[in-house]
Amino acid sequence: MIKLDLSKLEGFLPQDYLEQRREGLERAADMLAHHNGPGGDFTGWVTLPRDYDKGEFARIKAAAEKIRRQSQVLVVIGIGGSYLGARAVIELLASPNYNLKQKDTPDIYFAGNGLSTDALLELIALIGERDFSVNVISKSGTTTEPAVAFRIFREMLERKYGREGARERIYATTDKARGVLKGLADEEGYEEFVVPDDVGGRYSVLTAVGLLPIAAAGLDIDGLMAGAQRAMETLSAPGLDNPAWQYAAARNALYDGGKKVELLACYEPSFRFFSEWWKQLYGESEGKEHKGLFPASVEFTADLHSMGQYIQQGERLMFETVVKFAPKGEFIIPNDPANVDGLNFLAGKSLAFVAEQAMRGTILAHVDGGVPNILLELPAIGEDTVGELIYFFEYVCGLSGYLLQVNPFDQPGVEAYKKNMFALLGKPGYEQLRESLEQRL
Ligand SMILES: O=P(O)(O)OC[C@H]1O[C@](O)(CO)[C@@H](O)[C@@H]1O
Repeated sequence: MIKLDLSKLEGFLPQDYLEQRREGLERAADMLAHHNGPGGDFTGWVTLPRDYDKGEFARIKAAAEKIRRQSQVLVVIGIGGSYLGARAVIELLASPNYNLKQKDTPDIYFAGNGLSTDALLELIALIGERDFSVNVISKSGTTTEPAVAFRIFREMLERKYGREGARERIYATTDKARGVLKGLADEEGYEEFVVPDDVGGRYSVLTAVGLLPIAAAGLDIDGLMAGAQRAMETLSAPGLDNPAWQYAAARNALYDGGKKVELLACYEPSFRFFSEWWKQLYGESEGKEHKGLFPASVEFTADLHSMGQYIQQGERLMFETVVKFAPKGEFIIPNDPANVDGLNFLAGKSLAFVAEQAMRGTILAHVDGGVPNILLELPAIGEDTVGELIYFFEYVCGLSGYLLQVNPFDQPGVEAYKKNMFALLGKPGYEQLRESLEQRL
């Protein structure tokens, strides 16, 4: 289980900050449990690790198996919550170098998460002549970036395999009833997976949205769900000793005390995309009504040699949440009889020991510099641990949004850029807006 260490908040928060938030936390947990708070229609994720659709889960495994049989490459098309969870888990569990490894599972490339021509052309070249399948993921089915990418890759598949053959290689994950993608999938007869109505994009990694690509990468999705279920059972128990309550209260109190940025730090390079997933989760959930912690991330120790300066001595507007995993293996630093580099004081010690001291030293340095620190300690990276961490962050996010008195399950602010983009692209219905925007540009 995740071990939460709040000892390095001492001196930064009033003694009774947790007690002060007891009622708010009770209300928040109650709203999550009964799905009756703001955005309650989108809290299906709360019990998802137990109540997920077992029939679809079996179909996900079968589809992953078929993808592995048929294709050397899987192109996963999606953006935001329809992309980040799968990438986060694949990189964390199977490595950011997954595609470079010798394996009997397909290379996995992510597309439709931007509008870069260069990236698209590079991806097409990387696929080359290899057999590929596509998993297009969009809850709304109308998001521009994945829709454009899907048009391109669908056309490529149809050219290569014919319309029938393409049908055998396209997997559509979308709403069960609505949207353009749903219509297209029905019409073409693609295999379909559902983003449940009551699960928003950024909370959807443990649905087919994340699970199909994760399973295609050969990872154990049963283990992932088991870890999440364990977290669900532990965190649903109300009380101030609940680590999710404690973490949510601490970040809320730090925010109220003037810390406006939460910096998620980890010593594992494979955690990079997990941080990206976390940033969307918290950014879209809390950042509204001119409120909310700004979620940022750093990779240590690398970023101690770039962002470390700012963290130590820049504006005092942040606190850190450090995620620490136990190492999976061991590496012992060798002895050098000549000791030319003067490093023999480390000989015989493990690299993990060095990393541990770097972390301990950094936490104290940052605390001394005015950056409160929260430590989350986890066992070695594995499906079970990652499932647990996903659920932990989701649950804390729900509690935090309610403590902040916002709806943690909507994202109205994202529409502003979309409207402008549609107008500038000449989408029918946006003529007037287009005129006024063009005048300002
Ligand atoms: O799955 P969809 O509907 O394409 O949405 C993708 C992403 O776009 C947003 O709706 C807005 O950026 C996110 O919340 C979501 O994760």
